[in-house]
Amino acid sequence: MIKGADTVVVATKNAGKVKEFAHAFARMGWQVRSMFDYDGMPDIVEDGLTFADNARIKALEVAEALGLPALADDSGLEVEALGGAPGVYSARYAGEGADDGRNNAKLLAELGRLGPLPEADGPDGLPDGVRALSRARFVCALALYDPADRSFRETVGYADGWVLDRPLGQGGFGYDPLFWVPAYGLTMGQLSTDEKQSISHRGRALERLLAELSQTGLNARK
Ligand SMILES: O=P(O)(O)OP(=O)(O)OP(=O)(O)OC[C@H]1O[C@@H](n2cnc3c(O)ncnc32)[C@H](O)[C@@H]1O
Ligand SMILES: [Mg+2]
Repeated sequence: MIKGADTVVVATKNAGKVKEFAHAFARMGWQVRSMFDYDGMPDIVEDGLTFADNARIKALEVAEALGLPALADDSGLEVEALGGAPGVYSARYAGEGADDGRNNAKLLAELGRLGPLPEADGPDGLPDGVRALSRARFVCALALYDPADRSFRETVGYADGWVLDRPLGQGGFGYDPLFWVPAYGLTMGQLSTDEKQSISHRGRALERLLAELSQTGLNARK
């Protein structure tokens, strides 16, 4: 993030995100540290109304606790047939402390009530017997906060796809096995980390952030 620096602090406790950021920054020779690597991290209440609000909350609290710039990611799945749910509640869709399995089960239950889309309205190329339940998109808001000059840098990335009626693949995390990516004809759970990065909401938001930083450097905008 900073010229000459080789460590990026990511304000997250999600091991799946840490893996993806570590993979992305390794290309530049940068190491990633997360909230797992420090003692005394704040207990963050993500009570923002938008992904961007929550990303700013996480970046600010961790950066201030450490006295270092911190990058935060707030992300989630917006499902068309559910009016944009689970959205900012994606991590706790099935209740506070819910794991990926319970959140995925809840998503299938909610969409199951509506039934599958007519085949003609879904994406092409689904495996035999698999049906799409709704269009959906992943959203990722990134916020990088530098406590030295109290500046925020922010970007957003999106990935469009479909929710399927069953999980396929074991890769990634969260809702990945249920999320069909038309460009690959596979779910995000079936993609390698590199492939996911190339089309994911997180990969796109990060690409934008890095492009901006390479133009202006970290401290250019206040
Ligand atoms: O807040 P931190 O500590 O970063 O970790 P978190 O898991 O709570 O992260 P969020 O608050 O941003 O909630 C995002 C949820 O949205 C889902 N999600 C986000 N990005 C995803 C991805 O790339 N693939 C699958 N699911 C994703 C997943 O369920 C996450 O738990
Ligand atoms: Mg969270």
